[in-house]
Amino acid sequence: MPLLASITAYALDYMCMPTFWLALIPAVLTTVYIVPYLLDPLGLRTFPGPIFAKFTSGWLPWVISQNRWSAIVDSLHRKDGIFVRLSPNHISIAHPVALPAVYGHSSGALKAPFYDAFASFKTRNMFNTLSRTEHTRKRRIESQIFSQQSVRELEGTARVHHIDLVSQWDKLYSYVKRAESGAAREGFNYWSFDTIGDLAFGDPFGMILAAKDTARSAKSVKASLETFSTSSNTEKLAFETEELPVTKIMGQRGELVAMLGWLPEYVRPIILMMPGFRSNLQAIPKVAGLAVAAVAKRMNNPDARADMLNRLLDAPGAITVANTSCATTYYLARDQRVQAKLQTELDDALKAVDSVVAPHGAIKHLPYLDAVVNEGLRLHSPVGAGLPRVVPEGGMTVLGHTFKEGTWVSVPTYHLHRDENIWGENASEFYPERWIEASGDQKKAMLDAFVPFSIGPRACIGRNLALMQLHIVLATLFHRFNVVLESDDPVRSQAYALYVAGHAAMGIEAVMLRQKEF
Ligand code: HEM
Repeated sequence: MPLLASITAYALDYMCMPTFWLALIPAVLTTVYIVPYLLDPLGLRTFPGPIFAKFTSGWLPWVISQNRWSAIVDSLHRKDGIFVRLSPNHISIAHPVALPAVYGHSSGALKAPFYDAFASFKTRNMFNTLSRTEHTRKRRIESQIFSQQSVRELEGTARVHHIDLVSQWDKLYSYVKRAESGAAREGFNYWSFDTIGDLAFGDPFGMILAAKDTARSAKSVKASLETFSTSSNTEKLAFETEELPVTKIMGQRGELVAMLGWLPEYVRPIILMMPGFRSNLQAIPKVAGLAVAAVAKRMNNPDARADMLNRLLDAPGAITVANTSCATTYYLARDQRVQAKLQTELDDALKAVDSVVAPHGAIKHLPYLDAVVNEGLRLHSPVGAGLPRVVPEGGMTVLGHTFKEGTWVSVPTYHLHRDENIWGENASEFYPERWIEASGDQKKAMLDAFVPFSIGPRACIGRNLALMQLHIVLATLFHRFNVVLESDDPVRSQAYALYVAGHAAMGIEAVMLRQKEF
């Protein structure tokens, strides 16, 4: 007994010395990082990749925090080939044949826990649920809403926001002559959010007309949800709301969750307590508050349109459509030849149409407009990063490599969309003609690698709506306006090209509007 007591006393004394704690650091690092690397339970050690990525899942979030996710993964594939290790358990596979294997209907791979970071509530939505059963149930209900037929019927609702957008651009042209910094980009955001707000909740946020990034959000999501559960059907819902800069907040939230998703669950709360992230953390419930306030407003209005889209509380739709329209406008501004060619096609198709907004029926099959939309989605896919899936029981074999159950795999859209082997030497150029000139095998190879909406059971359900919106907004605006870059300076153009490569916000503030001569 005295021996045990003296050992304990000695150990306690030793633990009080700084040398003990210093000695502990390598021991912890070895246990947490080196041992799993050496044991290599998933058999990934031979795959190339950045050294830190092989040891820690913190490397990818760090890259994302620098806003260089897609561009870095692209450059790694260019250097190391088809397979690149992005974290201890995650392999990126840059080849079109991996698409059906990873995302296809018969793949068996489920969404990775990366999507947990997108869940604002305990109940998951169609986008962030990992469960196949829950997803199939939700998707079956909602696929009806997004069918080609239903989307056609929404054109009238969406039209009013196109008119608002045009009237704002008209104002920009006549009063300001030059768009103020950011005005054109914000215009796309406001238009897209107003349209989705109207389609989803029967009420636009009113951002285009206010020319302001603003919407009402429930101040406390918890308190407002309690109001929902305690109110009778006939009672008006009332709770405190506040004005919020919603597009800014959505941007912050997107960046944060994309970064957190790659980290183990236990690390996320620690990161969120760090000073640089605390303000982003506050953004998460605010987005939920926005949806809550919009639904309450809708429920308080018994005359609201009887649509079903209010199920899509967390749809990632508005921001993606705004990004793509904005990016395509930038490319068209940069290349006046392409813009003029598009305008010739539009002028011809719309000459007998007496409407400010291009009717979808008149423009949906225009070959050059189609090619422009595709080219915008190719070069600036709003979802360009590889979406992670977990290899199911029994493993997965891609191009001769078998991955064990539990490995995370993804296919980087950004890289596939710029691969010279598929798109030719001018892969990084905005060249809509490629969609018209390619034939036979070449066209098939392009279509096999073109996945802006992903494929398989988790592919974008809003694809038809997004394509309709993109066609209408581009046809309407380019039939009415010429858009040019403020500066032809090659150094500045280069800077914008880099922005695109980094998937950062576009440098669209450099666009100014000149009204087209009719
Ligand atoms: C240019 C516009 C758009 C692009 C490029 C796009 C792209 C995508 C992609 C790549 C996915 C797969 C995400 C993943 O696997 O993690 C997705 C899913 C989804 N998108 Fe879109 N999207 C667009 C517009 C829209 C719109 C307008 C809506 C609805 C209003 C929408 C609603 C959804 C939903 C609900 C999902 C989840 C589907 C599921 O898991 O079954 N998207 N989108």
